[in-house]
This record gives sequence, C-alpha cells and structure tokens, in this order.
Amino acid sequence: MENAIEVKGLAKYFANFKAIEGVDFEVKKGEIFGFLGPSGSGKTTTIKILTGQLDPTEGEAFVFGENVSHLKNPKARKRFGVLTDNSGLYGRLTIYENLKLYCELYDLPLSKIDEAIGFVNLKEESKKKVATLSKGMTQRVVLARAILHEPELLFLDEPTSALDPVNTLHIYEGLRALNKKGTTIFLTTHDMQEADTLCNRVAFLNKGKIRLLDQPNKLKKQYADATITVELTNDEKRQLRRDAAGAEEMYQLMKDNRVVTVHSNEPTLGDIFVKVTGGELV
Ligand SMILES: Nc1ncnc2c1ncn2[C@@H]1O[C@H](COP(=O)(O)OP(=O)(O)OP(=O)(O)O)[C@@H](O)[C@H]1O
Repeated sequence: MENAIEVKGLAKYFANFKAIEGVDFEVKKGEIFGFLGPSGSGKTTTIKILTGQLDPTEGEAFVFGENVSHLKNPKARKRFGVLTDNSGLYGRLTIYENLKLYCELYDLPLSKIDEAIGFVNLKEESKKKVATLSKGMTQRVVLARAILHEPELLFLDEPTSALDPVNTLHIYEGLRALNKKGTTIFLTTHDMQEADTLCNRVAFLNKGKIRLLDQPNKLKKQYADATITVELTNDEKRQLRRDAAGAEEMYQLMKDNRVVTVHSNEPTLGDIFVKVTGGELV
C-alpha cells in the first residue's frame, strides 16, 4: 500500500530544547493514524512540520511522496486539510460566509458548504457570526473548513478537545464516513479512548520520541495480563489464570452455576501508555 506520510529521523529544536527527536513513522493511504501523547510531547510540532508551517531541524518528511519543504506552495497544500487551534476564521463573518470564502479560494461549488455544515452539526447556527460562537462550535467550524474540499489527507490536532459528548460522537461518525470515502486521517490526541475508537494504528509519543507504534488491538493483546475476572453469585470476584488449572476451576464454577459475569483483563491504551512511558497522560 502506498504511503500518505513518511517521516525519517525527524527532529525539531527550539534553541537547545528538543521538542521532537529521532521520529520515524509511516502512514498508509486510507488509514486513520493516531499520534498520541500528553501535553508538550511534540504532537503539534510534528503536525506543523508535516503541513509546511515549521521547518525541521533534522530529518525529512514526505506527504504523498513530496518533501514537506515544498508545501509552502499553496497548490501543493490543496490535497490536504488541517485542523489546528489557530483558527484563521473571520469573527465578523457568519459561519456560512467564512466557508463561502474558502469555497471561492478552492474553486468549489457552494453546495459543499451545506454538506460541511451538516457534517459538523451546525445547520441551525450557520447564520451566526463566528465571534459569537462557543469554543466547541468554533472548533466545529474549523473542522468544516478543513473538510470542505474533501481532502485526500486530513490533519486533525485534538479535534474533539472542546466538544461535548454528543457532538464528539457526531464528529466520530463523520470522520469514519470521510475515511470510508478515501480520506487518510492523521489525528493527534491525548484522549486514549478516542484513539482506540477511531484509529487503525497509534504511535505513543512521549518527551518528543515515539515509544510504541502498532494497532490498538495488537497492543492490548500484547499487554494483557494472563488472567480473567469471574464474578460469582455471592458477589465474590475471582481472578483465574488462562491455563489448565484456571480452566478446571472455571469448569467447576460453571457446573455449580455460580458464574454471573466473565471479563478479560484487557488493558486500555491509557494503561499501556503509562506502563511503557512511566509517564502520566496529562
Ligand atoms: N515556538 C516554540 N518555541 C519554543 N518552544 C516551543 C515552541 N513550540 C513548541 N515548543 C515546545 O515544544 C514542546 C512540544 O510542544 P507541542 O506544542 O508540539 O506539544 P503538544 O504535544 O502538541 O502539546 P499540547 O497537547 O499541549 O498541544 C513543548 O515543550 C513546547 O513548549
């Protein structure tokens, strides 16, 4: 499968401070790839390099085979969409008018505006001025703008950080639909649940370095402990090992009709992150 993104030995120093160092990864076309890490781990710095907003100190990065140093050319940026916190919206214009400006810039039919506004669940607010919107609404307008031209690759920096649970789920649904239509998604988040729900593969970033990279399910299997928890009719919770002795005990408990529930002790991505990095996810 062709790669949408390739990163080799990437580093960014701010004076003597190493924001990221020795970062290597690839994102395949069609993937939703999660770049996960706590505040200050280097997620935004990486997105800024990948979208041509910052030059790396060392290493190389390619988007659709093109060195990102060429992305200063606006035409080259047409193939991707970006959602970061620097919104670039016009406060005195309405949501609709802001999106119309972008339609004109990208030479898109105005019908795309309604699609994008529906995507982010803002139909009723479309005539409101952006300056009057809440943080979560503004975040959704920025997302609408990022997907307006149905980019082949979408960079999302913490896309749901200001959203309520209902709109978060709405955005997840929309992102999955967009991905099904062919958009590759590079997503940064510190929300491990979000990453687990959306991503095909995740990279754990801590203090500027990638510590682990794989599919969420593989990681959970790899780090699962060898026990299951059985809840019994007398409210007792018993830990059974996944071996012959555990199977024997389970057989007996089931035969005696004492089993209420059985749970595998699978770790969350958050548990694995803390285990691997020794750090907290804040
Ligand atoms: N322009 C800059 N000058 C100096 N230091 C910077 C600059 N930009 C980022 N840094 C530092 O680099 C580190 C990584 O920052 P970055 O914004 O990439 O983190 P992040 O993982 O996106 O964090 P958050 O989740 O809080 O957005 C931080 O310690 C930050 O203070």
